[in-house]
Amino acid sequence: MGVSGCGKSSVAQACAQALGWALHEGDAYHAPESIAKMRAGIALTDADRTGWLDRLAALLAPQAAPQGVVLTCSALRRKYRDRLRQAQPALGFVFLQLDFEAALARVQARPGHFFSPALVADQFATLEPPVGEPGVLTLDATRPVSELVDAIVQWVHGGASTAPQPTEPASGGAA
Ligand SMILES: Nc1ncnc2c1ncn2[C@@H]1O[C@H](COP(=O)(O)OP(=O)(O)OP(=O)(O)O)[C@@H](O)[C@H]1O
Ligand SMILES: O=C(O)[C@H](O)[C@@H](O)[C@H](O)[C@H](O)CO
Repeated sequence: MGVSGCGKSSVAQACAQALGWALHEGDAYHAPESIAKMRAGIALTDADRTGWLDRLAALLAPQAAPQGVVLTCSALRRKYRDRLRQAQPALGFVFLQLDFEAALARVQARPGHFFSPALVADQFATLEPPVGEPGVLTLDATRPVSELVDAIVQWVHGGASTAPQPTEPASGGAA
């Protein structure tokens, strides 16, 4: 989880590979109207995100994910995260923390991506950092991807006290 440009796709891809878990790219589940809005520099609303979160929740449901799942999702607000937790109680969140200037620089350096750099400020205005929430690993998103992946794999395997606890063997999730 985290704002646009924090590294969700890059880190998730490497994590899924390292863990041997399935990978889902949350952006692929936005409604076409939402993608068009973001392309036009119009921020999504709670209403725009409701159906999207429902679709992501279905990917995390225990019956849909007997093995572990890595899902990229901005999950900017507490209620969005709680919607996903409802679907998978063992869900853990990796919060890739990045400041505004760095996020803007990364998004501006990505020509061809649908997400308008004009929306980075709104991402920060919407973000409710997951401070104090259980099952959250917060990482400095400026660290090299390989270091971030090592930290996440260690966390998932129980190397940190706040690691997500699977509800049953061989099930789990991370966003
Ligand atoms: N740890 C990192 N260090 C340096 N550059 C990074 C790091 N992680 C990602 N990047 C670069 O930052 C840019 C954004 O990364 P990425 O697309 O993975 O972010 P994202 O959070 O998935 O963004 P979005 O949600 O907007 O799709 C890419 O150009 C990527 O190569
Ligand atoms: O909730 C949101 O506002 C969206 O999910 C965005 O975060 C973008 O889709 C993503 O970052 C792509 O760049």
